Amino acid sequence: MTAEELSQIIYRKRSYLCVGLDTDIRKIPSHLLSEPDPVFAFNRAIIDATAPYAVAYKPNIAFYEAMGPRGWESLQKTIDYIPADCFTIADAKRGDIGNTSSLYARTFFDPSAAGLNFDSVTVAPYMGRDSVVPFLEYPGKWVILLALTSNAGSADFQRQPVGERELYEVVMETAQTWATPDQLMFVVGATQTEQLARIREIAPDHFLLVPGVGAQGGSLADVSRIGLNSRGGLLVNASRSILYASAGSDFAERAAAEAQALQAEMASYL
Ligand SMILES: O=c1ccn([C@@H]2O[C@H](COP(=O)(O)O)[C@@H](O)[C@H]2O)c(=O)[nH]1
Repeated sequence: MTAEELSQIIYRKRSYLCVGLDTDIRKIPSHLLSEPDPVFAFNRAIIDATAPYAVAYKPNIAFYEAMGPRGWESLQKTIDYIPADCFTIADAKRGDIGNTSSLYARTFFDPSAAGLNFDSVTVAPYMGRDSVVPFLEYPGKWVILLALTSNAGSADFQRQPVGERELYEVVMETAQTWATPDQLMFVVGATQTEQLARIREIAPDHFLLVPGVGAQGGSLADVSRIGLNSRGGLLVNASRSILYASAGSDFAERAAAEAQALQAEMASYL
């Protein structure tokens, strides 16, 4: 999906909501456990319920890998089920020497390899340019680079001074010499709104993937006020607050209500 297409979808749906598919078999409603593939049955119901309000879906790969081959099968079925007008993110946080990164890129971007055809993958920048470039070699696919993450531990390295700047600033500036804003997004936590104005100075045109509203307590109002740009430029993720809004048979209705509330608030900022 191109940046232009993503932007059009954002304005058409009046939403920049990304639904995080962090599907934990231990948390899904018990009546689904008798399904042949409970994780896919849950995801299908969540996607059906939230698709009117969402522009993106983000399966976190850890939740599928933890289930072994069954999890991979659920992931394949889920990614194939997501509507074509939604952007897809493999939240895998990969990155290794170039030779190995090229296999990670094949895994998520080449459907003839592992059966997956994601639009984007999250990548850790720590190993530098040659660990990221293999992901950029797929036309139409995106790298979403970790910049300033939502967790407390982001202070340990990302906020450390490097000369006049902080490490996350160096990451964002340097990565822009590797790729255009049509191939590269940055992860910025919704809990990091104090740094968001600075982030928008460094990367005014890039899309930002912003996890951390909902269960982590980030403010959608603050993120939107500072982070929106002329093409939308935000994908705000919520996972647990939508997926597990109810543990009962009304889980899909409650998920839809949570997603709709976020979308309505987003529409008021666009
Ligand atoms: O900085 C980051 C980067 C990634 N995440 C991921 O986003 C979701 C958030 O889930 P919630 O349930 O909405 O808190 C999850 O997959 C994280 O691994 C993040 O939270 N922060």
